[in-house]
Amino acid sequence: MTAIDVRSVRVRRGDATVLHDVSVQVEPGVVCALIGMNGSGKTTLFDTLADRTRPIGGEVRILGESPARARRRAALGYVPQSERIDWDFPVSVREVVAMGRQRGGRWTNRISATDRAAVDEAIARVGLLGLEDRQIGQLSGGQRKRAFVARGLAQQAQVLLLDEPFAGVDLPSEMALRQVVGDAAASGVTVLVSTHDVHGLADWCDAAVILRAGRVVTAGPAATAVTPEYLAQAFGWEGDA
Ligand SMILES: Nc1ncnc2c1ncn2[C@@H]1O[C@H](COP(=O)(O)OP(=O)(O)OP(=O)(O)O)[C@@H](O)[C@H]1O
Repeated sequence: MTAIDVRSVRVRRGDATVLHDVSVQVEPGVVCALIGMNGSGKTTLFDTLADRTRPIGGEVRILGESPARARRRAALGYVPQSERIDWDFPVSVREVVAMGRQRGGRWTNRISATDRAAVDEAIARVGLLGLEDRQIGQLSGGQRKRAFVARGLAQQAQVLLLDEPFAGVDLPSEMALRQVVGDAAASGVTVLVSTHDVHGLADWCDAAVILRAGRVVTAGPAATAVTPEYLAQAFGWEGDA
């Protein structure tokens, strides 16, 4: 079954249509890059997949289900862009990651031994051991991203959506995140990652979707989709990825 199946989707924001007839298919266990300039519609596509925005046309299926159902059963983990997160919120790293164990929208301070083990394992996998009790805002940009990725891991989501996880992060965090993404995919998790950084993309992505002004320029295996010609169409310059 296709993990992410978007067919002819149209989405409006305010008065404007910002996704036009977008179709994207991602198979299970695949790491797919979502590439495009600012304003090309990447976040809107994530919001649509995560049931935060309803399309006005077309169809979206996550593992064969509606986004609402996938969200209810926690099949989908979403790491938003840093700008959308309130870093002053008084929660620790451990509490952020433990949110991944929430089910059905209910929040409880009671956490089972299984939950605790999943939280500890996720924190270890992203390399944040020793920082569990830090307030989330007192981490570096890369560590913050890792904490939110750990939330998705603790959730044991089958589909992970990462919006610009590498933006503004240092090299160790970027490498740690790539490793985590690769490991997750190897265990069958499907990962959709938006990025501006197209250099060396084929080293860590299996597939890519390139958006321009709310339309798909190309989609397919990274080796055939990430070409200088398509990048030139998307960004208006000759890429050399
Ligand atoms: N709430 C809103 N009301 C009206 N227009 C919006 C709204 N949110 C986004 N847009 C518009 O929708 C388009 C797509 O925005 P979106 O945030 O999805 O792009 P993006 O590719 O994620 O960009 P970035 O890389 O800057 O995050 C843009 O033209 C943006 O101005």
